[in-house]
Amino acid sequence: MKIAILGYGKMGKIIEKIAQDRKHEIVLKIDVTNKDELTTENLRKADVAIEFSTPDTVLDHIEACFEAKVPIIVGTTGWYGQLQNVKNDCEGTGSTLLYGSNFSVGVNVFFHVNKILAKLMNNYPYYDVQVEEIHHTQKLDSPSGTAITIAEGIVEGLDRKKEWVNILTTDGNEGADDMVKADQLLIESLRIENVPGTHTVVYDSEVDSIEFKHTAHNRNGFALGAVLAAEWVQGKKGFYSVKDMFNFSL
Ligand SMILES: NC(=O)C1=CN([C@@H]2O[C@H](COP(=O)(O)OP(=O)(O)OC[C@H]3O[C@@H](n4cnc5c(N)ncnc54)[C@H](O)[C@@H]3O)[C@@H](O)[C@H]2O)C=CC1
Ligand SMILES: O=C(O)C1=N[C@H](C(=O)O)C[C@H](O)C1
Repeated sequence: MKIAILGYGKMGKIIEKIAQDRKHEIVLKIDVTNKDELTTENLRKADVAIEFSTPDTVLDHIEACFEAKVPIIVGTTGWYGQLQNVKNDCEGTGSTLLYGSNFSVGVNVFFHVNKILAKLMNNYPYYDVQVEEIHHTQKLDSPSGTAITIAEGIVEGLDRKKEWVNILTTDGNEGADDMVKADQLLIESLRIENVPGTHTVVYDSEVDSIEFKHTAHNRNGFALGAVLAAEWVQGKKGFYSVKDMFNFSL
């Protein structure tokens, strides 16, 4: 496959390596220094584009791919307020897009089990629940896209939580719980040097705690998942999420 990499930062560089190991060819690399090279003509050299840039850039990249009729895999987070508009554009223009807040196998297993656990916890009202995410200090968005997906899974399954709220902190955030209503789910975001991504769901009662945690040791799992998505989307039309690719049946 011929691949265009849109956003050649921490993720773009690992994606390049993994794609080449899987015998794909990188025909275009775009970052902030050569963004003028993102033309329809250049994009059409690729079978698929993989996009990991910034919340401010991603929508332009999506539009450029729709215009060029090149399928796009979107890993960038922080733009989900525009999801419905992008879906409408994708379907209206006969384009192809697959997005995911997290492409790693481990996190997608976590998403699935998280939903089952949330439903189960309806039977145990004396547990409160909260989500914690920790990322490196360069991260532009909070809460993380992954934490939002986790929180949406809990709000969907657990009747006593109606919406999520976010608090970003650098120091452990003493007293945050007091600022959150009983039917709100707190997502606590922490920023610590060099952390690739750690997500924890904690159910806490007077007598014990249940902690469900995913720790990324590096970024390779995210990058491999994005390349697998680029392979999976070949020959498909329409708007997909990474959930469609994993399609867990349990
Ligand atoms: N879905 C997933 O599995 C994962 C998603 N992410 C998300 O991917 C995004 C990128 O993450 P990183 O690679 O760690 O960030 P990074 O900061 O290392 O790289 C961002 C890249 O975007 C480029 N860029 C910035 N402005 C641009 C512009 N105007 N035009 C073209 N390129 C531009 C930069 O030059 C840089 O190459 C973030 O939103 C992050 O949350 C990160 C890891 C996994
Ligand atoms: O910015 C990151 O680094 C990551 N972003 C994604 C997110 O917002 O969930 C995925 C991963 O946790 C790393």
